[in-house]
Amino acid sequence: MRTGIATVCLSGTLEEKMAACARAGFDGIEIFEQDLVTSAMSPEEVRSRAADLGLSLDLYQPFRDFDGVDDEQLSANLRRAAAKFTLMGRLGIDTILACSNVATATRGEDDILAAQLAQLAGLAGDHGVKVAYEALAWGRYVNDFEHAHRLVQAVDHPNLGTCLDSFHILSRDWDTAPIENLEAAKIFFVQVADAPKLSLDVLSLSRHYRVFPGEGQFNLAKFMGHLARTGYDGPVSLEIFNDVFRQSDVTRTAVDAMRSLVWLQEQGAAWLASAGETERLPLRMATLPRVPEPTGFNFAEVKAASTPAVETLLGQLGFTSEGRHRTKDVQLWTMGQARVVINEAAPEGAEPAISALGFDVENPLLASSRAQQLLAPVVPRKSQADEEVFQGIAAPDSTEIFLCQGSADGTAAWTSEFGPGAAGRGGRRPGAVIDHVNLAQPWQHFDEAVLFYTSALALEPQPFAEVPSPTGLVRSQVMDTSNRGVRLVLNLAPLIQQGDGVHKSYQEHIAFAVDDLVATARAARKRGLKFLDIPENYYQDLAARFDLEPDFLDTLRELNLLYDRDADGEFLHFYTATVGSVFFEMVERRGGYDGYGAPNAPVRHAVQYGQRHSSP
Ligand SMILES: O=C(O)c1ccc(O)c(O)c1
Ligand SMILES: [Mg+2]
Repeated sequence: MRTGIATVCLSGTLEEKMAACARAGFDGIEIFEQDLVTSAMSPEEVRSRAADLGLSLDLYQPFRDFDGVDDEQLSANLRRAAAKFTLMGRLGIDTILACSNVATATRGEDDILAAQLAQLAGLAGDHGVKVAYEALAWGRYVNDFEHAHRLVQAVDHPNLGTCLDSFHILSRDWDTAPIENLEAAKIFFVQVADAPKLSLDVLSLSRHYRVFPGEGQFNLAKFMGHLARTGYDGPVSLEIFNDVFRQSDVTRTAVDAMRSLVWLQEQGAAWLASAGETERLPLRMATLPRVPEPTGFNFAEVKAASTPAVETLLGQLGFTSEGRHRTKDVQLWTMGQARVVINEAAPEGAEPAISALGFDVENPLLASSRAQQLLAPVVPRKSQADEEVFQGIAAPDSTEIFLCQGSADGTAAWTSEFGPGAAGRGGRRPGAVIDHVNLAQPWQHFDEAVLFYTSALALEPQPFAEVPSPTGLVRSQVMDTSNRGVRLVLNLAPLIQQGDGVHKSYQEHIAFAVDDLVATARAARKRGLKFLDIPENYYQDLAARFDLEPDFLDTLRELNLLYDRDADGEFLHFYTATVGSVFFEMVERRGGYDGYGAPNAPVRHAVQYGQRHSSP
């Protein structure tokens, strides 16, 4: 499949955008008019720059508000078109995108629209270029792809075809199956975009919230399947208008973009296979090594220059020190099946932070190969000849993800590299497991992280939530596996105003599940654990919301426990104080409770905020 991207997706100058697209491996690009108009490069320079970079210039866009106008406006529009067709000759671009009129159209009859488009096609023919007519979802008279295609067929001119853009179809919840009825030879160009489900008018959604495929909620696998079935084999190009991408690092965004097209091809091919398609279709969508979802967390790692504070917290929670690694500056702590590695190889002064996660997978080498084909950066980890070699990749927030060999009994072979007694520990003995890990995502990388964990690690994004905090709503995105062996919660790291400056408050946590939270909390308190102090108002509210036994409520209050209940079960949990940017959570899931105590998140945020602001 020929991959493409519109320059409007990226930040920076046209030169920077072109270089980033080439580096990320795109076949071609769409030149967005604004990028050319504001560029210091002449059209000829753009053309030769693209040739040097090995990028084809596949589309010039957009040409606006041509159709459905009165006669006077039509001549002006044709004059404007002629100028653009001449420019395309200088750029060496053979196709221009004309979007359906959103502003100046006064005449919506199909025969008038077709007659005007016929004139445009004739003029394009004279210049040796083609016009791809696109129905914008908010077009005045033409706003659906089938209508645009009917007009193109009515005109029946070799220089007029349509441009399909997944956004304009899926943002309106239309079925994509009728795409199969389109004539492939009349599809001149295809744009793909994803978007979250927001109740917003389509224009605002389109201009600000489009995201790369896999980062939103559109069914693009199905779109690609139907598209492939038409016989289309031209470029599939990303056209993402997004306020965040347009101010983030261009190189990085281009890689995120390319990852989305690698993933999209696999999804499209998988959709076709599941729909029973056996024919080899012209749109050749590349596949990837298929890997099953991870079965669980193998370990979590906290890195710090000075580790006593973390050791103290773990000890108070009931973890046992399993000694130090034979050759590395790391310690292993376990509680039941939960393993926490404390990595001391941190730069001087580095505060404790979550640095790595290990996922149990069926085949680490295959999983790593898949991740690398999805452009995940590899992280090297030194190991001696007789030590387990970890396959590591870097997540967008630079958390290191290690793909570990899972085992049926929950043990990990690498633990034998630690002090005596560690081997065999941390197996499936009663005690604890890592329930979930909550990672704060920098605002520029949130969508990228969703795609990364979806595509490279087979986690499923759940609908995102917004949690009230003292500094605004915190976007919270659960990503998990179907058996809930791995649960990751991505939170948008809030920006905190402190004094004159704004800085990011990074608080991330590892949560462990135990069978008896009350007993765990009592034992931890005996060992001197400082709990996150929950205000009395919270317990009054709990009593109002749930009809709890007074004794049980007293126990919750006494131990600073939080509580939630839904139709499936109950949830008890507590938090430790924060060291560096890390804190820990202990949870008990009763019955089929599958959530994370979301109603309690605001009180946690508020108490942590209060602590930050009262500490010197
Ligand atoms: O929002 C727009 O104006 C616009 C322009 C060009 C496109 O291809 C498109 O899908 C939208
Ligand atoms: Mg478009």
